[in-house]
Amino acid sequence: MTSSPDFPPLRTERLVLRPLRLEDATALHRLVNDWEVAKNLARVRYPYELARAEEWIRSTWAQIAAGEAWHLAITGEEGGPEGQVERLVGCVALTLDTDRKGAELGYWVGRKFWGHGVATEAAVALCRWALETQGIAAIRASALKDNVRSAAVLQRVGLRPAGEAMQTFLSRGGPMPVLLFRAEREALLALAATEAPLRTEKPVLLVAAVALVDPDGRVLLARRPEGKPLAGLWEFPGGKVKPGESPEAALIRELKEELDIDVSESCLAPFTFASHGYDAFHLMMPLYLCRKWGGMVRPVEGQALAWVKPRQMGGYAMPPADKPLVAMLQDFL
Ligand SMILES: Nc1nc2c([nH]c(=O)n2[C@@H]2O[C@H](COP(=O)(O)OP(=O)(O)OP(=O)(O)O)[C@@H](O)[C@H]2O)c(=O)[nH]1
Repeated sequence: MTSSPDFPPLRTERLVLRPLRLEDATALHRLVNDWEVAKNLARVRYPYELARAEEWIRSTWAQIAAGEAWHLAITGEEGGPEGQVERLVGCVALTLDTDRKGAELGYWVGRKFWGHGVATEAAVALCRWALETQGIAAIRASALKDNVRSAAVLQRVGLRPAGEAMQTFLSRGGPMPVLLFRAEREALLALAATEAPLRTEKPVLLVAAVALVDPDGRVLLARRPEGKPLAGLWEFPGGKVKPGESPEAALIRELKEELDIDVSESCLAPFTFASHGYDAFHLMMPLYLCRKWGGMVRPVEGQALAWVKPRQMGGYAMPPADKPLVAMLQDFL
């Protein structure tokens, strides 16, 4: 092949993974011809000559075109006097086994880019792409026994220790002890699925709520009025914390507005909290306990109110976020 293959670049938060180009040879040579990098690589000779870089880049094109291996440049953008410029940071690779069922992961990152999670970010992206498009059943990798940094990367990617072996290292001129790592397709996909929701950009909504407890140990529930989301459900009095407001101040304000009672901060005891993902936002709701307030509770906004024994709360339909809170109140009160 005489030119770089047609492979749509894989984009991550900070990086672009794309086929290598002949123009990368100089930067690649500079980054790999560094003993601290080369000593950890099984298939790189040291010293590493510039001519080898070009030859190797061409060989990666043929492998991509044949669907046998994907050696991709890890690139990032750096601000310079002429605006953003692309920088070669390292390489990441997946090589299919001859039966095409499994694949071996490899990578290296230039020394000056260490310590920023580049290898993990790149390896996760390439593995996910391969699992989704190549139908491979397992991914494996190895790391020199004393390469703690690489072992940590592989574990973050989701590979698990799978024994030890001896492997020939061209850079060292002989066999070296390595740790083996491996993960099945299902385990890696399950990991990808649990991580996806964590990375969605849902806003976190801070709501302060309170369990007002009367002398008989009953807790006040208020019914969400018609027209509001989750209308008709019973909930703990409270509301959204406004920007610049403390949760306690928000609660004192809401209790005055909704129930016409006066509460002082010292009577609000932190009890527990709800952390719940709704479709449109993630609710973070501290729940306070309060046994002392001034004035008589009355439904200022026309909402239905009920004083309920914790054991009977099961009979009141409440928002999903409140379920664990009810269980904790039942234990505590
Ligand atoms: N107050 C309160 N809100 C709860 C509880 N459980 C729960 O999921 N929430 C959710 O937290 C959010 C509170 O918002 P809200 O609409 O009551 O707040 P607010 O009184 O400031 O409303 P507003 O915007 O109409 O003035 C709602 O999405 C509500 O569904 C609860 O026990 N008490």
